[in-house]
Amino acid sequence: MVGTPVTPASKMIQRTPSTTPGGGTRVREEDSSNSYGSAIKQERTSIERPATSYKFDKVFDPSCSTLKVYEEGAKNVALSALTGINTTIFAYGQTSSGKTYTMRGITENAVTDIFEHIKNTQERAFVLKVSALEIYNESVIDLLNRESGHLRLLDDPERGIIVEKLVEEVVKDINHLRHLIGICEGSRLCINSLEFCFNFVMLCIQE
Ligand SMILES: Nc1ncnc2c1ncn2[C@@H]1O[C@H](COP(=O)(O)OP(=O)(O)OP(=O)(O)O)[C@@H](O)[C@H]1O
Repeated sequence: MVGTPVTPASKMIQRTPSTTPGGGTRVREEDSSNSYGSAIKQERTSIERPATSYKFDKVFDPSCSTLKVYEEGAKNVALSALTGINTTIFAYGQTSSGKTYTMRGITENAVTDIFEHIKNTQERAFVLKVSALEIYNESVIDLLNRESGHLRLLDDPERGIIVEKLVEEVVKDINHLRHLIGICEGSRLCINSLEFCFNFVMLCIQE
């Protein structure tokens, strides 16, 4: 059919929306013509999901320093451990989005502030303990004691979920803690799993 004007494909698509079980709209596209004008029918489906909105406490733009992220997003969380509240700081995001970089800065700042607080609170005694583990290929590894192999998760009636035989090292001072973090960095199996090391550094502070 050389010379026959070809109707643009976009004009030949008929969309037939219908609701899917997930709440999205399934669009059935019927292309009643290929580029030669024959009557071959093509059928394609795609899922159009409804727009979802999320609420964030804070959003930092790409030019924001790690210090600012720490000060405004993590400092209070880190320091609340000193008042007996269990806290967690972790990074989640796609590959190369800056999790490791950010967690390094947050850890360094948190460690400095925690020791500063201890120094300025002479009327209380603190015991600082650190453990670090890596979860890699569904195995739990003790980063302060690689020789212990794959550790088991147990359900302790008093403490809840615990990691059996996970080493808890009592921290003497800030340099000792930095030294321990260095050991953890060197022990990890996965070069990209540094964030696990930092994410799971547990600071146990007791009066
Ligand atoms: N705020 C930042 N300023 C400058 N460089 C950064 C910043 N954040 C990340 N980078 C750089 O971007 C690269 C990727 O960052 P990073 O390794 O922290 O990402 P990731 O999310 O931990 O990646 P993966 O998921 O692969 O472990 C690194 O080279 C890091 O130095």
